[in-house]
Amino acid sequence: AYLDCSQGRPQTTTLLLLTFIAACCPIEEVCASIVRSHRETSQYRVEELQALRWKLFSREEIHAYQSKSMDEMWQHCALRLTDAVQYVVEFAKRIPGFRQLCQNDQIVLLKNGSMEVVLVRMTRAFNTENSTVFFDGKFAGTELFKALACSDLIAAVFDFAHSLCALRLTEQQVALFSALVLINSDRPCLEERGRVERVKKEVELALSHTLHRDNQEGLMNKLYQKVAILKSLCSLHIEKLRWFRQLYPLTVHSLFPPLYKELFASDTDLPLLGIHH
Ligand SMILES: N#Cc1cc2c(cc1C(F)(C(F)(F)F)C(F)(F)F)CC[C@H]1N(C(=O)[C@H]3CC[C@H](C(=O)O)CC3)CC[C@@]21S(=O)(=O)c1ccc(F)cc1
Repeated sequence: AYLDCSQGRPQTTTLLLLTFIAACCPIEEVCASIVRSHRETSQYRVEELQALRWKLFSREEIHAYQSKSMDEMWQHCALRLTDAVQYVVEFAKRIPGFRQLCQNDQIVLLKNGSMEVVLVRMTRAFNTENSTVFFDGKFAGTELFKALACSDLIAAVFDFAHSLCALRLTEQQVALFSALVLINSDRPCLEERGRVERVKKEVELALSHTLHRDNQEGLMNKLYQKVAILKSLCSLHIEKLRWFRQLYPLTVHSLFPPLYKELFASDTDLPLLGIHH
């Protein structure tokens, strides 16, 4: 009854209650802690990536990557991806409310969202002027990844990077958008969807508060459109990985990192995600 606003004018009690809720975890606090976690758990600081943006691979170095065997290049990128995902796991654990979710839901959110956050983080390491991305210490164009034999997927990854860079997000907006991508209450197999929904609402509020402060409310629905592209990129990744695994089952089985396999190449549970209460 207290929360009943059916008369249109919220009851006095409701206002008191809402004020109390806001006071106990002010939205600025939530913003600041997510932005801090993002900075602390990024592999590279955006300043570092900016400083390196014109350090390109030589023709010989590009040729060396292109001459790798397909399974060698896939294994190389799988290692890079697994490194990046481990930082995202650390980021997730520091999002207010994430660790209070049940173990199953924490794992479901990471299984479905870690790749998406890696792709968002990649855009910080992308140079739109020459379409290159930071990889192994220098900036590389799509041609460097030819040995993967999935040029359509690579092209889609680069297109996504261009489209997200076009929004010219600040590091704070990247941090809050990453948290929103991760805390998605529509993921399949969530056990306590309502609790995830509440954490998501908090993150949404933090992002819209920041966009309002930056006078960029229009970005919110543009960001939600990006979520749809992220979802299709990740399904394309899983599809390509299944195709690769048919060609090189042993490589995936014995040479891909265990965490990579659990996140992207199996439907079993994920004991290795290392989330300890
Ligand atoms: N195995 C892999 C794989 C690995 C990666 C990506 C895509 C794939 C695929 F799967 C795909 F596309 F299917 F997803 C691909 F391409 F290989 F097929 C995109 C994110 C990249 N990435 C980054 O950009 C990091 C993110 C974190 C950031 C930070 O925290 O500061 C530093 C930069 C980590 C893994 C990495 S990568 O560097 O190996 C890479 C590989 C291909 C490519 F065209 C561009 C980059």
